[in-house]
Amino acid sequence: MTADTITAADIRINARWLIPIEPAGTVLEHYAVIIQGDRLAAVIPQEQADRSFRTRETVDLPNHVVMPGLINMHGHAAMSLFRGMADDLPLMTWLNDHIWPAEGRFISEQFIADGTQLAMAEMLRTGTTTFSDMYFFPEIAAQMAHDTGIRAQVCFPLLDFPTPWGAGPEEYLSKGADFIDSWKNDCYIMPAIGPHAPYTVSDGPMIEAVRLSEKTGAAIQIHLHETAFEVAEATEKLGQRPTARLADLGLLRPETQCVHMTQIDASDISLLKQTGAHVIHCPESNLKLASGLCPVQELLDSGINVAIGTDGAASNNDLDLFGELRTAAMMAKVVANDASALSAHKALQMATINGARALGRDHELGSLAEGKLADIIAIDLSDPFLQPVYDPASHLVYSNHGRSVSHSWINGVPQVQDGRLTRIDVADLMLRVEDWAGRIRTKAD
Ligand SMILES: CSC[C@H]1O[C@@H](n2cnc3c(O)ncnc32)[C@H](O)[C@@H]1O
Ligand SMILES: [Zn+2]
Repeated sequence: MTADTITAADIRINARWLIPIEPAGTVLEHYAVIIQGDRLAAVIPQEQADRSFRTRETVDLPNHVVMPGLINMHGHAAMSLFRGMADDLPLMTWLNDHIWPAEGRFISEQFIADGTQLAMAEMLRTGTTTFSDMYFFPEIAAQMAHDTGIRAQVCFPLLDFPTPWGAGPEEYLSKGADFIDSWKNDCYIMPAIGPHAPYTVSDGPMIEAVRLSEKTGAAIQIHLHETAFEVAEATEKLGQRPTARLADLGLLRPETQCVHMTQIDASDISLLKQTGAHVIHCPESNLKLASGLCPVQELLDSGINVAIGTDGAASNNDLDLFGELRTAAMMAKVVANDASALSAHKALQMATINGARALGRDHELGSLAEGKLADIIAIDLSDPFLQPVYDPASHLVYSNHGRSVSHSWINGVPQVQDGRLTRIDVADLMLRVEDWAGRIRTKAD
């Protein structure tokens, strides 16, 4: 009998349950996750870890599920400062009469810094370790995410009209190209291109967005088929459904993420399939704005990658991706008229490996396996509202909400410990949030 070689590593996490996401549907018990630097050195049974690793820190999680960090694939982070400001309205009234005027009045570099930090605090506390952002002053959002150590795809905005970040498409594209260049090698930030929607971006800038994506490899994220009005208006004015127009412009590609995708028919599904574009499902925003329903199970059955996002806190009104999964799973069953649609494990895949796939990063994110990046969360199941436990995956989707998240690590760095944020000064943040709320309430800037 030969003695095992003992390897030194940084952190050992002992998990009661471990859901690695891949292989699909797996729940492991009494496993250990070993972190060395920013990567996973091993995911092995605890007895094997005893024989093989010595770590400088051990975290015992005897009532917890450990899984990969969640990936929130669509949002407008700084809109957290507009949470609850304009409710119970349909999309175009909400945008035209409330949100766009407020953005015109309040958006500044400081608004983006404070609003993005508020969003990051909420997302970290509820299990998100990677988020996608599409908003103004992306260089500020990127800096905030980088400084906190949270992974983010940051899409620079592209629209036909002026906003606080630019005078029009030419300026957005030129600042956007510089933005991509500045952040393309960062270990936390994935700079990307954010043409807002088919109804706010004309053909010329859409084509330029595609050229920039081809040149840099940056992803494109766009709101698409959000409402019946959008599809009907485009069909009437342009004689084409929005998906068909974007396909003709070359914008639907494996680097493209189509957000919302309600009101879709067989021709839309076929274009998504042919082009390899991804769908980002935002069920709560779609419900709250009464935008429509995305046929998630049909898309998955067609082989299309579907990830999940919350959208901004002004149309949701929270950034809790576990809550979003619950809504997604419930809604998918009604839409498919099939209670087996979007099972708990499939929903968890949507918030992890499918998000990683949409980012083109599934080789290093979205599941727990040796060599992948150490983006990990733990959920404490010891609360009475999560007892008894027959199937931890069921609890994560159907009974849990994000506040049961007790720990998270991103790149091997602790971000949440025993439910507390380690890298955001919440008390100081709350003072700045209250200051913004005062100004927004009185509409004085
Ligand atoms: C180009 S910056 C982002 C822009 O999008 C607005 N927005 C927020 N939520 C939605 C949504 O659900 N559909 C369309 N546009 C949305 C946001 O207020 C910014 O102006
Ligand atoms: Zn959105």
